[in-house]
Amino acid sequence: MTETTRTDVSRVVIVDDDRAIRWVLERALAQPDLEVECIERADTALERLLSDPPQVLVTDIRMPGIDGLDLMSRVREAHPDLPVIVMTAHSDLDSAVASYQGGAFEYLPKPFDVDEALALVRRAVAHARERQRPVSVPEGLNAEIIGEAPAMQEVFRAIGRLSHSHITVLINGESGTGKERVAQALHQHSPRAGKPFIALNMAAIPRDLIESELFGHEKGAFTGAGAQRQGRFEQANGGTLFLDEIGDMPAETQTRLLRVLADGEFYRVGGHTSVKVDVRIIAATHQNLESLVAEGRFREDLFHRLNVIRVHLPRLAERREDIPRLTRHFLAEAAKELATDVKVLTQAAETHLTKLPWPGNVRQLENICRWLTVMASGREILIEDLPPELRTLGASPEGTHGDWRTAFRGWADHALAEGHTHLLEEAVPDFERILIETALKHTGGRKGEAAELLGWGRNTLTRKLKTLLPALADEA
Ligand SMILES: Nc1ncnc2c1ncn2[C@@H]1O[C@H](COP(=O)(O)OP(=O)(O)OP(=O)(O)O)[C@@H](O)[C@H]1O
Repeated sequence: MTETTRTDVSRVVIVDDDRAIRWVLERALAQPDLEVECIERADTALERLLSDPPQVLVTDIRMPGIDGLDLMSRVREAHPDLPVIVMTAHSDLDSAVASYQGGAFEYLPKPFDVDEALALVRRAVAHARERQRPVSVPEGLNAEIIGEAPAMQEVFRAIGRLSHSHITVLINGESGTGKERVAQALHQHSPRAGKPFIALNMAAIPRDLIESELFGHEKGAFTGAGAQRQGRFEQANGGTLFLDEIGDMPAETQTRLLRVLADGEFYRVGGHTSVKVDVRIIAATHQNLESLVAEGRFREDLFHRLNVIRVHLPRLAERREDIPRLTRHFLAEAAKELATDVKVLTQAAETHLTKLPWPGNVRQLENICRWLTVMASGREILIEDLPPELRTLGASPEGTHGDWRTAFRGWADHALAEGHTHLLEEAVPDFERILIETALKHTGGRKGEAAELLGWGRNTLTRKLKTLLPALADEA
């Protein structure tokens, strides 16, 4: 074909079994410098692509016969430099990453906007000669990340794009938005996948132990250092070190970290021989590091070292469209964990959940799903089954408290006036039941932790459950 050899016109082949998509793309790409050819079936497309490769291939994943990923790998065997844009409605991480591992140029989630599609094709044309490195397909995903919201698609795209690299990443997002999840996914889809992923939360360890946690210590380095101990840096050697809440890192540690990042080596606390390591750093914070830098609380040079690639995780309230899928996922997980049947949300309850403010983000939703799995009486979850503070939209927790002692006094007065006796027998079980239910809600149904919250031994809680809440007593 003469057109394909003309340098000013690039041929783009679109493969999709959906006529509407072909139509939309054909229109979007109707540009003087592009020539568009639409093909309905992947097997027809294969022959055509092998004999006459275009400049760019845009393909759907799910199609009858051979699918898009298959098509892509077969075409690329013959034409390894052909950039491919993979579209999919099943916009989950698996397919995104699978497409990158196959060597795709980009990933376009449906529904897309036409300008975005055009911009991608243009980039693919411009990068047609871009080098593609072969990578081995990673182990199966164990950090499934749910997210169809556009902001999450950006996150997946970043994971895909970074899957060949060892680059430092800084993840930003409120508590419970999934920062650690994303860090794990970045690790699993990196060349370091087979090596350790070590996480350390700066906010969770006492300040004076941070250095020894990170760098280890020699025997006798300080009181209590009875033996030599490896730090997280050594444990993570060859792999990834995830530093959560990096904004809470003490100033001295920041200085040391900076030196390690620059030199690739460090000394254990109390040690005199340097230890060499090869560690990829992924850092996360819910704080605004730029402001911390401006306030002099975070070293600017360290900030620039960490801030190479930035991934932002939106609040759950900014991706409400993901709430139904997340809820189903967490209900299924909770049922597995608690070895019980999976609860399902009624439409009304689902709609209600998508409208709540979710200050605790995905983690709060996950805990509620555990609570519902334990507490809801039927298989179907109604709005009435939700914990009281979630039943009314936008209700503030303060509004639901009141002064319970006053109410309780009123109850006692009233009961006595009505001639009740043995008030303790009546009140104490209710009192305990309410505390138990609330503690279980907070721990997502985990009894050991609930017992701790209540200040009971685990056996006491088991005994109390038998009499007060027999329905919950049997599970381990
Ligand atoms: N998109 C998602 N799909 C499935 N599970 C998720 C998703 N996001 C978060 N989770 C789950 O929600 C919980 C909280 O996520 P994670 O611990 O990664 O949050 P975080 O932002 O690191 O929180 P923190 O800053 O408080 O440490 C985890 O159990 C995680 O597995």
